[in-house]
Parts: sequence; C-alpha cells; structure tokens
Amino acid sequence: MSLLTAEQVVRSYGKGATEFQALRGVSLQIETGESVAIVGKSGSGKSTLMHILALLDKPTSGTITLNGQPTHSIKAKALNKLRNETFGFVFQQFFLNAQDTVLENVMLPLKIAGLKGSQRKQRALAAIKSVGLESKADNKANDLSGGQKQRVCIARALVNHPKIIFADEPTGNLDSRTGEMIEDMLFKLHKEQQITLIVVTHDPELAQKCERQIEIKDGQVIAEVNDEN
Ligand SMILES: Nc1ncnc2c1ncn2[C@@H]1O[C@H](COP(=O)(O)OP(=O)(O)OP(=O)(O)O)[C@@H](O)[C@H]1O
Repeated sequence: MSLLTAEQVVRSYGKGATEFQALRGVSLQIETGESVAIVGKSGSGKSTLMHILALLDKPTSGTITLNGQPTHSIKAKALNKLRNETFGFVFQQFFLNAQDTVLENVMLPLKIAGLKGSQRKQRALAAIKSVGLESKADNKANDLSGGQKQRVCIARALVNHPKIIFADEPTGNLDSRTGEMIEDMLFKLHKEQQITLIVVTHDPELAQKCERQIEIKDGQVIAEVNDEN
C-alpha cells in the first residue's frame, strides 16, 4: 500500500468563463521513505499539487488517499489533527511567528497536538538541538539569519515525528551556501529517520538529489524519472 496517492486530481480556480484548471487529472503514488521532487516551470501547478497532497486544499475532483484512507470525507477538525500528526512543512517564506522565540515556534505543533508543557519543552529543545540552534532557543525568530530561520522551520517540521516533510522551495530565499546546508539537513533527516520527503522546486540540482523527479506541465504529469542508485 502506498503512503500517499493522488488519483485523477483536478483543481479548478474560478467559475464559468474565468474557470482555470491548474491541475488536469494528476495521478501519482508516493511510497514510505522516498524522496520525491515535483518540478516544472512557474505556473505549471506544482504548489497547487503540493497543497492538495498535504491536505491543505481539496481537489475539485479526484481522490487523495493517505495510508489507504481516502481523505475527502474527513471533517475539518480531524483533518487538522491528521495533518499536524503526519506532516511537517518547510516553506520558502518560513512562516514563523516573528515575535515568538525559537522555542515557542518549535513547540507550536506540540501545543496543537495537546502535549503537556513540560513534554513540549523537552521535545522542542531536542529538535532545536538536532538542527544546531540550541544557543538560540530563547531568541526571537525575527532576530535570526535566513538560514537559521529555515533551521527553526526544520525543527518545527520535525518535532512531531512526521511521516512526510513537504518542502516548498525550501532554499528559495537563501544564498547558495546556506541553501546547500539546509538541503543537506533535509536529506540527512530523510535518510536517518526514513522521513518521506516531497520537495517542490525550480532548482534542478536540488531535484537531482531526490530519488524521483515528477515533472508537471500545464497541470499534468509529463515525465517521471526514478533514480536506481
Ligand atoms: N487562488 C488561485 N486563483 C486562481 N488561479 C490560481 C490560484 N492559485 C494558482 N492559480 C493558477 O494556477 C496555476 C498553477 O499555480 P501554482 O502556484 O500551482 O504554480 P507553480 O508551478 O507552483 O508556480 P511557481 O513555481 O511560480 O510557484 C497558475 O496559472 C496560477 O496562476
């Protein structure tokens, strides 16, 4: 059984004369422990697909199945819980709470999950340590460099022991040296903890680091490459 599947996924924006199909019948399967890059030109539908795979958005038609369970009829509250328990997110724009500390940002998914304060702190500090930011735990997120902010995002993505990390242009806002460090960190986690990694990127070098590359054009999968090594 695949971890995550999309079957004939269509996503339309707008209605009537202005209707636009951003995804036009996408089907794919993602297996546990894989690293997969979703590539394609700007406007091809990559982010739309990632949002639907991550259950942040619903397809207009078609099905997303997680661990064999169709997701379309899951109610909002249960869906939020499932997403929080199963996925970690790393976005180009970070989405940190700027005025909160590093520790508070990383504890947030655990707060949502309903963990007690002491457990939250212990687990968040371990995640912060794993990205080498223990000396910054009490700093405001706003007072960090771009690379440090993205490391906080990785710690926050990790803290709930996710099955899948979704990374949308994770190095898009970083200089190349810092970007490489973030990539190394993501792939290390993927290898050591068998976390499935789904990366949306324009960057061919980052895509090549993934075991599979899925190319999207005009809302359809037009090519798929699987590395054998
Ligand atoms: N909320 C929306 N309303 C209308 N059209 C949208 C909306 N979101 C995306 N689109 C359109 O859907 C298409 C796919 O957008 P999407 O953001 O998925 O592309 P992308 O491949 O991720 O692009 P980029 O690499 O530039 O981020 C684009 O033509 C875009 O204009």
